[in-house]
Amino acid sequence: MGFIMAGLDAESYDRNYTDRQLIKRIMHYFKPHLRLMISIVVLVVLNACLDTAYPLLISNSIDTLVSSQAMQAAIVLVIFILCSSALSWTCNLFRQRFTARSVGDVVLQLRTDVFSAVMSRDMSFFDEFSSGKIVSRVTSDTENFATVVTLTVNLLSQVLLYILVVIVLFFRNAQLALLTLSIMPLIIGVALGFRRVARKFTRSSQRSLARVNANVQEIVSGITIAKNFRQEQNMYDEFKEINKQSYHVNVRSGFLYNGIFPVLVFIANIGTILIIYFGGRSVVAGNISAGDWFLFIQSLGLLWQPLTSIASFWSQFQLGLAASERVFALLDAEPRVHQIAEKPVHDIQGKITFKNVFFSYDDRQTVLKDFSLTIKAGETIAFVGHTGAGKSSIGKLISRFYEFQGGQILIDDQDIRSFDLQDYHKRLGIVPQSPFLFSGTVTDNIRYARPDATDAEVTAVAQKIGGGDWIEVLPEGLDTVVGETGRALSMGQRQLVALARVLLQDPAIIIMDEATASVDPLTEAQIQEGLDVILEHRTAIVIAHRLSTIKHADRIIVLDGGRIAEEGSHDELMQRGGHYSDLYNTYFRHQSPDYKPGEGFIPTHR
Ligand SMILES: Nc1ncnc2c1ncn2[C@@H]1O[C@H](COP(=O)(O)OP(=O)(O)OP(=O)(O)O)[C@@H](O)[C@H]1O
Repeated sequence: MGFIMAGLDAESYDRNYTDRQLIKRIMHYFKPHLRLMISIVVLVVLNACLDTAYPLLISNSIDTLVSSQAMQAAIVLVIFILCSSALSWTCNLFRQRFTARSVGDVVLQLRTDVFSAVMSRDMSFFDEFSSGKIVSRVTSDTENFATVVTLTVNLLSQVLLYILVVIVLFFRNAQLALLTLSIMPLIIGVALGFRRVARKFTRSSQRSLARVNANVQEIVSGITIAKNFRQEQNMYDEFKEINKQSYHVNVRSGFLYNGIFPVLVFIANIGTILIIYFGGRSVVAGNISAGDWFLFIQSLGLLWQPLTSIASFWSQFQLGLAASERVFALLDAEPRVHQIAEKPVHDIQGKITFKNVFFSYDDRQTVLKDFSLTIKAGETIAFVGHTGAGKSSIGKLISRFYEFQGGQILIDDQDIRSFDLQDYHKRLGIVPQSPFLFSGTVTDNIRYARPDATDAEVTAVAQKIGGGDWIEVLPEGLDTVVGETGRALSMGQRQLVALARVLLQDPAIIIMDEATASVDPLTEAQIQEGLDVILEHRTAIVIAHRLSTIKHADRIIVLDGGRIAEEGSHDELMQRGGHYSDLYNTYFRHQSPDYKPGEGFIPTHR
C-alpha cells in the first residue's frame, strides 16, 4: 500500500468539494447553452416514453393474440412497434449530437479558463508545482470532465425510463410491482457503498497519471544533461518505478470496478427468478394475463439497466468528478501576491527602496531579514555574493513574482503593492540567465517585447546591440528561425536576441541575471556593447557574473546570507580587503586580462 500510494498526495492548492458544489459549478458552465440543454431534456423525455412503450406494445399484442386470435390487430401493433423504434432511434441520434455539441462548447470554455488561470498564477506557483502536473490538469482533466457530463445526460435518460416503467408496472399489477422493487434497496445500497471507495481510487489514479506526465516532461526537457552525465539508466529506472506505481494503482481500481458489476448482476438475477416464479403462478391462477407476465419479465431488464449501468460507469463518472474537482481547484487556487491597489503606472523614474524587508519562500528558511537598500533612479547595481546569498530573490521581489512577508518595497517612493501589475511589468525589463526564445524567427522574438513594433524598429534595435555585426553571422539574418527554445542559435546569439528584445521594450528598470555560460571573445564584446546601450539611463539590477559588468557598475553590493555585507565601487572594496576581495579572488580574478595562472591571491590589504 505504501509503495502504491507514495508521492500521490494532493497538491497544496487541492481542495475537496462536495458533490453538490461540483454539480453547481458544472451547471454554471452550462448556463449559456440553456436552449440546447432544454432540447436535450425534451429528447431524453421522448426517448424514455418511446422505450417504455415498446414492452407495453408487445405485451398488448400477446394479450390480443391470446384473446381474439386476430392477426390484423397483431399487424397493427407490429407497425406501431416499428414506428416507435424508428422514432426512438431518431431522438437518440439528435440527443447525442446536441450533447456532444454542448459538452464540446463547455470544455472549450473550461480549458480556456484553466489556461488563463495558469497564466495568471504567481511565479511561486510554477516553482512549487511541476509543469507536467499542471499540463495534465489543462488537458486530460478537462477531457475527463466532458465524460462526466455526457454520462450524466445518459444517466438522466435512464432514470427517467426507470420512473416511467415503475409507473406502468404499478398500474398493471401492484403486488408484482412491489415484488420487483423489493430487490432495489439492495442494489442501491451496494452501489452507494461502492461510490465512497471509488472516488478515493479515482483520485489516486489521476495523480499517478499526472506523476507519469511530470516525469516524462522533466526527462525530455533535461535530456541533454541526462545524456551528458550518462544518467539514461537512472532516469529509465526512475520512470519504471513511477510507471509501475501507476500500473498498480490502475490494476487496483480495475479490480474494484470490475468486481462490483457481477455483484449487481447477481442481485438483479435474484429479482428475475422471483418474477418468473411468482408471476408464473399468478398466470396459472388466472390473476394476471400472459401479456402482463411478459411485460414484467421484459421490464426487469429496463429496471436493472439504469442501476447496473450507474455502477458500471460509476468509474468514469467518478473519474470525471475527480477531474472537475482538480480543474476547479486550479481555477480557485489563491494568489500569493496580493496587491492592495491597482494604480496605473504611466511612467517610472526607477528609484527602488527596500525598507526592512523580510522574505522567505517557505517555512524552512528566511532569505531576507530586515533588508534595507535604496537604489537611485538610473543607477546600475551589481549584486555579488556566494550562491544562495539571496541575489536572485531580490530581483524576484522587485519583479513582484513573490510576496514578501514584512517591510516595504517602494518604486519611486510608492508602494509596489499599489501598482497595476500589468502596467508595472511593462516598465520592467527582465533578462534571465538562460534566455528563453519562442519558436519563430529572430524578428518574432525581438518583437515579443512590443507586438506592434514595425520591422524597421526591430531592425533598428537589433543594429544597436553590438553594432549589429551578430545579425550578419545568422544564416538568414533577422529572419533566421531560432528553433524550439532557441536551440538553433548559439548561447551568445540567444543572449544578444534577449538584449535586443529588452531594448525594444524600453523599460525603466532592468533586472538582469547575467549568463554564466562563457562565450567567445567577439560575442563577449558584442554583449558588453549591448549592455552599455541597454543599461544607459535606466535603473539596473545585475546579478553579476562577469568582471567587466561589475567594474562598470555604479555600485557593487556584496550579499551574504540575505544581508548586505559590503558596498562600494570595485576599487573601494578591493582596498577594504573584505568579502568582496575574497569573492574577487575566488570567482572573478581569472576573467581579468591581467590574470596569469598560478599567480596566487592578489594581496588585498595594501
Ligand atoms: N523557489 C524557491 N523555493 C524555495 N527556496 C528557494 C527558492 N529559490 C531560492 N530559494 C532559496 O533561497 C535562498 C536564496 O536563493 P537565491 O536564488 O536568491 O540565491 P542567489 O544568491 O541568487 O544564488 P545563485 O547565485 O546560486 O543564483 C537559497 O537558500 C535558495 O535555496
